[in-house]
Amino acid sequence: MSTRLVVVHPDPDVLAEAAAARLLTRLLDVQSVRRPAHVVLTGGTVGIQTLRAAAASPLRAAVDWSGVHVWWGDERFLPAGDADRNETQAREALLDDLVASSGLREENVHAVPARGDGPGEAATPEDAATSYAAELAAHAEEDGTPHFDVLLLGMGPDGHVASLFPEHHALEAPGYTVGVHGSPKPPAERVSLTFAAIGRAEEVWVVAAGSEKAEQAAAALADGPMTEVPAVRAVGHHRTLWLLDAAAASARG
Ligand SMILES: O=C(O)[C@H](O)[C@@H](O)[C@H](O)[C@H](O)COP(=O)(O)O
Repeated sequence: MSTRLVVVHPDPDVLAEAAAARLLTRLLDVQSVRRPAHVVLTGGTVGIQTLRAAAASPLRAAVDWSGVHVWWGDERFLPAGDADRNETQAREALLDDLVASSGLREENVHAVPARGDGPGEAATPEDAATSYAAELAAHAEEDGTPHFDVLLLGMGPDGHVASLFPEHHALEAPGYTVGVHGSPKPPAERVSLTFAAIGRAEEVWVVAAGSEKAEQAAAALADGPMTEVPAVRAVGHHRTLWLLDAAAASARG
């Protein structure tokens, strides 16, 4: 039985700091009982701000980064190194420093293949999704995905999480990854974990800030229709956390 908690912080900066501290502590807790730990990152404003806060936290030195694997819940299907890729922004915010000075292993940073024709790249979002699914399976402890200890998700003002948008065919995609076209949030082409993959995470954390998220956060927490507010399907199999700032929580009954 999955439990759900909602935690409200006063503003986006405190939210990001609190999410970062919670993330680092979660990794410490996991590493007390199990190795390796698998964390799934998100793109978006708060998602990246959380990584920057983790980079600046004294707590980061307590994590054994050599035993951490990093994944992404979604990726914008762009050339390698593009500033808009979630991977690029996560590397700049935290990962490159962890690799350089804290023992995170480059081979344990599992980026979604970039658009291109070079080694490890893909010509289409579907090809990238297929390759990413194979990478997940190669590190699976059970049934096709690693044991995701914590999976972070931002939420858009339309209630999307990862690259799973309202009324989009990807909402019901089979398997664990999906190529996305026609994203209403640029860029149009993306790669995403499916809700089947997201639901395999032990803990799912939805991190959202801003009044523009309030209506859909309230709708998701009221268990609204998934086609209209996909975030309602962002559920971990053990625990789901909604980490909000006061503005994003302002429409809750
Ligand atoms: O690739 C992306 O854009 C993200 O993965 C996306 O799911 C993001 O987390 C939300 O759109 C929230 O983004 P903001 O926090 O910037 O509103």
